[in-house]
Amino acid sequence: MIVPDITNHRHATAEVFAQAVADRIAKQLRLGVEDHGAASLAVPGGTTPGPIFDALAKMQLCWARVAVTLTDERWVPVSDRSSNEALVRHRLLQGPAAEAHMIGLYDASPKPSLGIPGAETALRQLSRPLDAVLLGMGGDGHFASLFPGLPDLAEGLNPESATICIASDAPINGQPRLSLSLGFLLRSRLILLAIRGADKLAVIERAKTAAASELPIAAILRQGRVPVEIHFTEE
Ligand SMILES: O=C1O[C@H](COP(=O)(O)O)[C@@H](O)[C@H](O)[C@H]1O
Repeated sequence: MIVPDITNHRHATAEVFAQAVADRIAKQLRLGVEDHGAASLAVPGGTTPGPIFDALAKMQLCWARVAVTLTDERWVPVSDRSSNEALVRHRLLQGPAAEAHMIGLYDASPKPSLGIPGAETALRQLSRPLDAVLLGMGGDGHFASLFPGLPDLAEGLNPESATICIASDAPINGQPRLSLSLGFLLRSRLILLAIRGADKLAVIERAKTAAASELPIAAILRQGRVPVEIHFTEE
């Protein structure tokens, strides 16, 4: 069995955590532009990434050669405060990073399953593999919008699947969702898992032995293809 390359990075404060993750992403993007002339990044929504985006947006790099997409989207208009794309546009695509190219997942389709063709067409603009994937994690072990109990969770967590997007037309945690699949996320050079709070660290520990159907993050910890950096702060 391939032992996954997982490194743990504990940070003393929320500020140090945000800066460290932003620095790591910036390093990866610079490498991508230097090596391939372009770089691509997938980022989450939720409550964790905002300060990371604030720090990353200030960094000097060739943002015009960087494409930013989402690991998942709540199926609401970008004008909605719960939109992940809105979070990225308001907190990351600012300052120097305003030059980056945003590839959103949401379109005007009435439900996410009907939005899959448009999202997959948009995602083809990305330079592949992704240079960096930033993931958050919910207290239930979900990442992106791959939640326990999701009808298509097995397909979404199948690393061999060619499926790119997984839709949940039924609301999960408040909204219908569109998520990138594990198979798509593993076509990347680095995964950064950014988690805050001791409760989430306990979920990571449980996920080392739990089934991915119970704690989807287990699928990230068990894959052996992409290096994973777990960045953690208690705050
Ligand atoms: O709903 C979502 O939740 C996860 C985790 O969010 P956090 O607030 O606990 O960091 C997030 O990664 C995902 O993108 C988002 O849609």
